[in-house]
Amino acid sequence: MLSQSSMLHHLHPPPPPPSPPPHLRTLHSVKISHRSLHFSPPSSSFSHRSIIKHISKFPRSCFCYCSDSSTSLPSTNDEFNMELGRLLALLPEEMRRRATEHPELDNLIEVVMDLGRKPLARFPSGDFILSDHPITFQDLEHATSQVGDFAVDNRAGISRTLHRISAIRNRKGAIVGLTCRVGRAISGSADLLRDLVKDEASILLIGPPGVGKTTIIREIARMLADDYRKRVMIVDTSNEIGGDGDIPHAGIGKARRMQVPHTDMQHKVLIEAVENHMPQVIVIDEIGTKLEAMAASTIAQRGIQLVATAHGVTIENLIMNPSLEMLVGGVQSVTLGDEEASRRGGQKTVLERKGPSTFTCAVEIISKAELRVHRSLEATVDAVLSGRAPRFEVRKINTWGLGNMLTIEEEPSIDISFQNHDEILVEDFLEMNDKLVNENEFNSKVATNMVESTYRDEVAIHLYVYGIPETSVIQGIKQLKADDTVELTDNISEADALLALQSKLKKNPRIQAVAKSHHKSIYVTKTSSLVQIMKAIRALISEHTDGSKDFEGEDKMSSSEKMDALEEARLVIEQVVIPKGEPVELLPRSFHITSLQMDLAKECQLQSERVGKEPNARLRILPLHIRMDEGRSTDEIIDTRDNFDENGIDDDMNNGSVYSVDRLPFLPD
Ligand SMILES: Nc1ncnc2c1ncn2[C@@H]1O[C@H](COP(=O)(O)OP(=O)(O)OP(=O)(O)O)[C@@H](O)[C@H]1O
Repeated sequence: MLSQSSMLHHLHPPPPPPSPPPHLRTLHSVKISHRSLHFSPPSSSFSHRSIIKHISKFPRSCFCYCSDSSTSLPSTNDEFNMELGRLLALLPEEMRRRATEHPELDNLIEVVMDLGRKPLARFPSGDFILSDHPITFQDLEHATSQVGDFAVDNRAGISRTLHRISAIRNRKGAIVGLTCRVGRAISGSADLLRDLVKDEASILLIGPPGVGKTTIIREIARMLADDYRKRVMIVDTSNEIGGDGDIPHAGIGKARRMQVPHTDMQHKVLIEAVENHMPQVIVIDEIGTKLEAMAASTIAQRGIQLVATAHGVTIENLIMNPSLEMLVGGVQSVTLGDEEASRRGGQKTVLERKGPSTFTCAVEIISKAELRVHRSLEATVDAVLSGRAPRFEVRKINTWGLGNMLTIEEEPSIDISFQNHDEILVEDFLEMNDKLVNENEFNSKVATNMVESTYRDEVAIHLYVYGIPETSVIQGIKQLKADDTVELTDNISEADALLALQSKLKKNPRIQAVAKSHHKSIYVTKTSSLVQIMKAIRALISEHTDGSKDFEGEDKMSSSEKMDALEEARLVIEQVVIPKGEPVELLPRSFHITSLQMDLAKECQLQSERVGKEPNARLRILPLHIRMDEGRSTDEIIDTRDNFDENGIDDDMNNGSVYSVDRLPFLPD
């Protein structure tokens, strides 16, 4: 960070001294002079809000930094409040007042101003209307006159701040909308990744827009330059990492920054950075095109530590993105030999990673407080391509906030164990979970859990995910706009339902047992594809909404019916079909239940078919030597497994409605 005294800059001509507002006048320690604003009030009575409110009214030329080292606040807060004031200065008076009065002002994310519409402030808790008067051309002009030039990417900044102003234009090029993003340098925001950064790993950060990628990457650049004394070069495509203006923001520490004249030239600047400035580390925000991915890969081959971001939710998204797949090593389709194909159940082609990945590890940013760390990106890609769940660590912070000290905790043991290690027992996991809550009531984790459970009361369904990357499920929930209806939980005992990968679940009788004893509904998918996950979530919501009144009772009933049906099938298979080689028809059951019985037969390498019509539809299990339709007219056969698509959906049924997702067959031990 720059020293505070060096940050005091005087601008000419000096503005008339603004008179402090009454609430600041009462604080004897606030000193306002022609050239600078000094404040050193006692921390207990200090109000950031009142300072920001006042500062945002100052003429632009009056901005300065507090040079009084005796200030009782951390300098980062003072600096941030000054910078936030400069963003709020873009707004008309009424909007500014409403924004500064908002209780979450410190966490303001963006201000949105669209011509003819009411302006909005975006906070973590949601949108807030800043004025009842629609935005006019004058409002937009007032704002744009105070920012730098808009580049071809329609982004501009405010000099020496980290804010990003993005414009929306009409067909003639006039600005008709603005998104004013608040940028912050948050010290400690990359501490969860310090070990990787220190180990000189090349890191790819993936996350959806606004999740905090730039904030983390900026702090990584500072950490590498200041704490680990590396020669760091930032290729700053939209001046978002180092801020607007030619002198970079203090938030990047000693890291150097190269501006990019045109977004199309990012890849050229990347190569130039390596050839001209001898960097040990290159930091780059938003790799988005094939050319940029190629440049990044060239740099990695030259042994330079690379830290970069890309849009996406999961690594799977990058694998599927033809422009960016190179970052993860590329994907190729390989044709198998006959022997290998039959070993893999007849599959003729498989997808494989083409070569080494550009990055050593990857981090999926789930939220500002939670990261998924894939220590070996290559292992993750290999796992995804072969349909296995990848290994990752979940890293969370307990509390977060602007410039506050962050309490950081790693809890790989819990999440890793449950997502990836079948050998860790469900009971162990439940015990661990309970222990965490009981262990220490002063532990901030308890506070986090309490907050979580407050939220939980508001959502309808709590879902426990097993064997499927949670990030994909979160993406599915988001795409279905079901954030308010479905929430993931780490605690199986408080879940309403389980969503699991079939292959994983079948290998884990313990989790089946736990689910059974807790009377949980289980939704099973055959792969982790988004399509299947979304089908499962739809089915979950549909069933839960329809049956929520008597959910528990119904569930218990259907659970015992399932058990009976499966027990019946098991006895028939063990005592008649296999030893005597005779086909047997089971009792009439619902479509759902016969699906479970079918699965059981399949587990025993036996074929089965549905016969009869509702309400007499039933399953017929065949011994090995009898073909499926032998001895009966085809009309009699209602459906067989072959009539189902790869999701287990009955092609003829309800256009794949709630039955599109297999329910768990409770296999006998
Ligand atoms: N740890 C944090 N605590 C509080 N606010 C944060 C934190 N991290 C980021 N923010 C705020 O969230 C907003 C979005 O952050 P940022 O610009 O880093 O996201 P991003 O993922 O890079 O977004 P985009 O992809 O749109 O560029 C900003 O207002 C930023 O100041």
